[in-house]
Amino acid sequence: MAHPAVVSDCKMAIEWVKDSKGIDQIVLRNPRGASAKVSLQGGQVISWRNARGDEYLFNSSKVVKAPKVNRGGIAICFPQFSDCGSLEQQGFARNKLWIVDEAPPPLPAKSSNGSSFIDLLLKPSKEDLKIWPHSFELRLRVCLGLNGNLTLTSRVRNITGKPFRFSFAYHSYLSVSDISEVRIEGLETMDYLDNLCKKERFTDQGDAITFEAEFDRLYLLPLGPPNIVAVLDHQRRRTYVIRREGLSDVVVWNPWAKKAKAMADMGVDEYRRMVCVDGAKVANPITLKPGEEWTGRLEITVAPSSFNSEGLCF
Ligand SMILES: O=P(O)(O)OC[C@H]1O[C@@H](O)[C@H](O)[C@@H](O)[C@@H]1O
Repeated sequence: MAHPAVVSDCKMAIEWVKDSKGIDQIVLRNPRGASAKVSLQGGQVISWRNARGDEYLFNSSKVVKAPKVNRGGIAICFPQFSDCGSLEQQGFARNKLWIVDEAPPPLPAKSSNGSSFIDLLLKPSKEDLKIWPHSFELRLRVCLGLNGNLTLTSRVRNITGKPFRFSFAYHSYLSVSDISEVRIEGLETMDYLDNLCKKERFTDQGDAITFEAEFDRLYLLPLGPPNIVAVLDHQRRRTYVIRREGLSDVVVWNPWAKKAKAMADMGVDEYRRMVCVDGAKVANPITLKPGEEWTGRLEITVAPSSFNSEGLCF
């Protein structure tokens, strides 16, 4: 069933389904057979597949009870990132039920051109306002492009009479063949805060990031082009190319064996099949005056692993 809020190319299909907990999910498809699935629970992108049906996002096999969302996909962290504040871990947005945005304010054409997309909206409930007393509108457009690329555009608007401050992240669990086979390029020589060393600041000296132990860093990047990070998975012949706008930080995380074992929602050895690379705005949170709006955009494309990331001009 097509929803009135969805404007899509006639060759592209949009389908509504329900998950095992009865929560609505929206499946976006492009004419070549790629798909993306978005849940109203948390506004979370829970699946993103190419035309052959290969899944690009990791999802844990351990299912958790609503309103908590399953570990995996791409979750929206708002208004707090991780444990950097007094709110619940990663903020409350990812554990709330969103609605479809029937009439979103217009976005530039590049946010939807030739694509299939859905607009979601989160407004604070009375309970949310008790723990975070700021009225906001958080809009999310999830867009599946003709080439199968996935673009997430978030907008936060201050609709109170006072300024407020928030952090934001797209907590993105990418599916990989084996974490030991993964290389991340585009963060060389950048400064980072190491969450495993009390958020101490270091400068990356290495060539590219590889993994052989727990990894939890917040990379601080200058805002502005090229804003590209590449995640290379040689074994699976796949390169994720991540582009960001308005998101100056990149979080790279893998819990490794010991921490993963202590997580109730992570299957045995599943840490090997994921890496989180989050486009984020955390180190310098955003302050919005009354009536102001902030936009953060994340685009992920997937290229064959023979792809030479040098061509990306980091
Ligand atoms: O378990 P969550 O809330 O999904 O977060 C997992 C991890 O997410 C990462 O982005 C953080 O840097 C980590 O510190 C955190 O542990």
